[in-house]
Amino acid sequence: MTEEIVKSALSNVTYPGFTKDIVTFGFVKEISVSGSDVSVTVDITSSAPEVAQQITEETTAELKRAGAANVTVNIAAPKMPRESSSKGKNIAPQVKNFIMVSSGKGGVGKSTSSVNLAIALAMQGKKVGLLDADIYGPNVPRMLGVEDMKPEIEGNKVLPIKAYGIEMMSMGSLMEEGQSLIWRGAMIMKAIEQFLRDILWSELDCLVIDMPPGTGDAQLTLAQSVPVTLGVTVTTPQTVSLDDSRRSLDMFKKLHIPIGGIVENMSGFIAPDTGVEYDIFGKGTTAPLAQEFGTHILAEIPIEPAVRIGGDEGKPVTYAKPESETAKRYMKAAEDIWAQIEKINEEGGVDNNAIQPNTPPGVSACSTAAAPQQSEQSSGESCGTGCGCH
Ligand SMILES: Nc1ncnc2c1ncn2[C@@H]1O[C@H](COP(=O)(O)OP(=O)(O)OP(=O)(O)O)[C@@H](O)[C@H]1O
Repeated sequence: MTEEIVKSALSNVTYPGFTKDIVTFGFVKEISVSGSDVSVTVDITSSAPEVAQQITEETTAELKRAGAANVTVNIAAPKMPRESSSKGKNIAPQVKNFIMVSSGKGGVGKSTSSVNLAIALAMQGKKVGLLDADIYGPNVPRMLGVEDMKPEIEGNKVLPIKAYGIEMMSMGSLMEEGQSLIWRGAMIMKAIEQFLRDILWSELDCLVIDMPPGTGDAQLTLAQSVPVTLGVTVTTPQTVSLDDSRRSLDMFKKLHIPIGGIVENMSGFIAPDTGVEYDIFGKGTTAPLAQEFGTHILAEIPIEPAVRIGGDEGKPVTYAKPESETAKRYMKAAEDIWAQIEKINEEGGVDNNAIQPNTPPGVSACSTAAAPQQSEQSSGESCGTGCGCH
């Protein structure tokens, strides 16, 4: 046996849930060969015992097939994520943590960031779901290369689609391509609830939720339906974008959602030929905004053609080009996000009780409640909306 033979045998061991092998991922840390005895150390990112077991079994089998007599596999794995300690209403109890990714306006790279953060978290060993709640422009299926895939139905529930080690569901996967939907507020609220209740998500460490741009019914419904562990805002560096992002951060505050930080996207441009970084929309302009809300910048993501190409071709940059600057920055942001989630759960978790609607079940809140009409009240007539406030 030689180190080369060992490496070649290990390159047949696929990392569970992914298509790449443990050598390509860089997980093989030590190889020692003594005659026909082989010992290897594999440093994995998952804390799940079944992942360690599968890698041990496949590594042993491949090395024996290559001629090793005795095989020792040492697995180094992170500790298990702690249980969520969040309280309040949760209509998707099999999900431990929820990460709401929002932006003040469209086109700033919210879906790109949601996809890459979800994949980065999965590459770091978490069981991750990605909900594309951007019902107006559901781009996530294309970004994951599964735009032609229709989900399987089980009973009256829908199975999420699997790609790049994560589970995903999107309105784009449920309707015909190119179709547009015209949504009323009540329909948006129903859709968000169904995404959480009627999709057969596995037991997930976290669900990353790509929200529609802005602050509206979808955000409020999500926050009332599940305890959102962390909010992430995506912005571009221009002042006009920052103004909108302030609203997004203010929404987190109003909904009692801990602010995890800001992704400053399209922050400078890295020329693909020279690697030189140029300032296009500005760069580093987000820091004062972060400070204002007591948070920090999770990542400055440059404009990189590989990001756009990755999105269009369904090969997210974090997975397809892990050596790129953008991939490294998303990986670092994911580590930061996870450290914050662990800390939040250590300190008692989040609670969405304070933001529950105060109208009786089945009755929608009424915008005229603040100014009830005297005549209606005295005559006992309602405003006709069935709101319960009059
Ligand atoms: N850092 C980047 N470098 C190059 N292209 C990028 C970058 N970030 C995003 N893009 C591209 O910009 C376009 C818009 O990004 P994306 O769809 O993620 O924005 P969004 O905020 O989710 O938009 P919307 O909410 O309107 O759907 C996509 O084509 C995407 O590939």
